[in-house]
Amino acid sequence: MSQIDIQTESHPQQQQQEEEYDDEEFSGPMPISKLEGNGITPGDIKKLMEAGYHTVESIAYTPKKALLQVKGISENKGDKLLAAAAQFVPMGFTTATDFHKRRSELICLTTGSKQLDTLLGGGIETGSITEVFGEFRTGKSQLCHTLAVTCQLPIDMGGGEGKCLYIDTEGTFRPIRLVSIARRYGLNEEDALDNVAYARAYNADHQLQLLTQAAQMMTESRFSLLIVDSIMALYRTDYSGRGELSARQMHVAKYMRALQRLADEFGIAVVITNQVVAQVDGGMSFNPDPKKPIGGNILAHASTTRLSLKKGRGEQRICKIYDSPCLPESECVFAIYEDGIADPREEGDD
Ligand SMILES: Nc1ncnc2c1ncn2[C@@H]1O[C@H](COP(=O)(O)OP(=O)(O)OP(=O)(O)O)[C@@H](O)[C@H]1O
Repeated sequence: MSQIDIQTESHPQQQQQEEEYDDEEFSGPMPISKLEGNGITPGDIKKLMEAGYHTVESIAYTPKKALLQVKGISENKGDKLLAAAAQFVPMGFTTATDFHKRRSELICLTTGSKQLDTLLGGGIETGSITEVFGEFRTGKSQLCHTLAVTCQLPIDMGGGEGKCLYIDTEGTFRPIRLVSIARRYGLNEEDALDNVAYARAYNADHQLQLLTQAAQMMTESRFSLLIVDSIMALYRTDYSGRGELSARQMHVAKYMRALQRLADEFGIAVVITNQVVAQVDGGMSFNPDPKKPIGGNILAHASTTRLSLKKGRGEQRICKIYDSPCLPESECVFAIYEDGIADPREEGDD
């Protein structure tokens, strides 16, 4: 697959808009230029784009306070922008039936393991944030590498028919791993690598800036997955000590909001990995699982689904649903192989 041009889910209004844009490379969210007119000038649109707003959805989902921080956007302009965006993006109530229908059409990305997909109710959900945490070598990065390839697959093979954007904060991305995973799925290796946009983040501010670039790239071609591996690593070094905790958490909250906005706006799956620390509980009671993910309540509430990974025998790993809006707290076993994440294979299996 060299060109990706298929959309996952779209709002009803958006579907109407698609006819007008069928000459474009792909039918994704509405370009912000649609808001021009009625007092909103091309200059305003340019300023908004420079600030990272590229779609009508991005305006509709942003609080007015944030829009007013864009240089040149006055209170009056902010109101006009929000009113114009609301004409295109459904922001009101819907019935549970409609919502259920939309959710049943949600695309899930395969993890490479059928058992893990089943545990997750189909795979990694698009339109939301999935956090994967665990100790070192539990397979967090390996899962990310597998998803970077499977997200490109056709929908009937468990893919999202989109590219992957990979933000690496620890320098652990290895493109060579993608080659063997692409081979497993019969994808052209060069195309599979070309379809992964990679950036190394060097500090927490840079990690946030990269999301502005990500928004721009997502308006230009179809992405189905954004990976941040790992989410808290740079915060741990950039904000050290108790005195900086509240500034750190404010930054994390802003970052998570930006991730959720991208998930909402572009219908992509967002996968973040996270580290764990020993849980301090006074040591009085028996605690079978003494490690907890870092990032505090801000990260906990912003992640829709939280998965805990643990080591098993040999290449086997255990994934447990730690928190989910609709999945029970169950677990399954998967394994890490040369060709990515898969169900555990018997010796002698292919
Ligand atoms: N080519 C490969 N074939 C099979 N298994 C591999 C291969 N490369 C890595 N692994 C396995 O993956 C494990 C490392 O997993 P991963 O890099 O995903 O860890 P992690 O959870 O991201 O840890 P960290 O926090 O240290 O980054 C290693 O223990 C190794 O067993």
